[in-house]
Amino acid sequence: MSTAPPTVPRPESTTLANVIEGLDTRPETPDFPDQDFCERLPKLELHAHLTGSIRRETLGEIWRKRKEQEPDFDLEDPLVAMPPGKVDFDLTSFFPLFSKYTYNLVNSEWSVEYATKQVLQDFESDGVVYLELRTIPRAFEETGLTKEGYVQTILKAIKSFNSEKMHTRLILAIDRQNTPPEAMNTVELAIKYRDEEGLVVGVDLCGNPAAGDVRIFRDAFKKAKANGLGITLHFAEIERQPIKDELDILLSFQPDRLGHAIHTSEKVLREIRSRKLCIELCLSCNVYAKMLPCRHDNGSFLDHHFKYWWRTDCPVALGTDDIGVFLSSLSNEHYLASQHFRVNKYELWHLPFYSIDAIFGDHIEKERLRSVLLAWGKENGLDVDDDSESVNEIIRNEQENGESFEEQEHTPNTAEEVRAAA
Ligand SMILES: CNc1ncnc2c1ncn2[C@@H]1O[C@H](COP(=O)(O)O)[C@@H](O)[C@H]1O
Repeated sequence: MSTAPPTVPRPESTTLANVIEGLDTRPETPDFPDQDFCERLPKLELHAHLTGSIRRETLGEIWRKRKEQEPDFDLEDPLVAMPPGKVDFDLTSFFPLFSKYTYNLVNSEWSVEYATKQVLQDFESDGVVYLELRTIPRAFEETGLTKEGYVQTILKAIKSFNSEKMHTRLILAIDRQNTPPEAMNTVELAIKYRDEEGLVVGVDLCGNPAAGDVRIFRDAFKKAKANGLGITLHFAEIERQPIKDELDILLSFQPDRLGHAIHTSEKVLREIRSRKLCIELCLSCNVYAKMLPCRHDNGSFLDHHFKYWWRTDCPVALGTDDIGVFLSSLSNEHYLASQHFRVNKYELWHLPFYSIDAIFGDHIEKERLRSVLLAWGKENGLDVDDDSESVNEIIRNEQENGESFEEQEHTPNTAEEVRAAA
């Protein structure tokens, strides 16, 4: 069982390319988590889209119920639109799944509430202790559900779920294809329901990254900031953003967190690091939707920029994005990170612990999460304490205290080292 903080030296590189270049050769030892460890680890889910998190079976149940009530209802069976096990939806096939399919099915008070409860249940069963679910408020003319009614329905489901283990908050998202008044309306709804219930905590910008001109949302985000809402933005999801200075403009909205952050420049990386912004990373989504630049592994997990961010001072929040589409739970995302990037047990525990300050929930919630994670870490034999150093700072401190890799007892692990030792 791991008790020591990380001792293997890691590059202090400032460039994404540098880090991706060098593949890790850390040995397989009991310090590395198995799936059970990842399931039991208390996790924070900060990047999950509500309707993208609905199980295909649940969509099937809603579809069958609709069919019973309206035999002429001609929407395709969900298991045809999204065959079991299929995860390779790229960005061109991914967004129409929602506009052409999900929104024709999950469009009434009943279906929104039913689906939300299933989503909450699944996250709780996966060991999530804090969930920030995000959704674009949507009006459905065919059922008379208004945007405000949609938000109220989700809040009702969250309140009735009322889990002791998992606390849930809501982020209202602006779609990149919204108009400025629509965006402003979303921010106003967020302010109203933050004030009334305290359950809405922030705003997001999401939707097809190839569409829209983000400059039109300046006022909406200004208002969100002025009213103390948390701001998270989908950021640099594609290489060629629709307008030239999109990333600089998005950073001028003063976000607290960024989602994905894939196709950045050196200048933008430096800016994000100097602000120590929290980066929400979704490994399976980025791989299956083919969003990564291909370096070593043809755009597969080893090419993921997790490798860069988790060694910086920026908190990294692993997220599922759309578990209904990419079929990877949050515990599986932690397992994948540990498997592909040799993240040991202590370091994996440290990811949610170090992200606590980046949640949009209040101080009481942060304190609760700190005690949950500290207690769990101790119970599981990890050498944890209540500081909030980044992994980068831990390494720096170890080096300053003379605990460098060279001074540690080093077990030979490469074939060359084994030969040299013999
Ligand atoms: C690569 N991942 C992503 N990038 C950008 N936007 C995404 C997304 N995944 C989901 N959405 C946005 O969230 C909506 C579904 O959830 P809600 O109906 O709002 O709950 C999608 O329509 C899309 O606009």
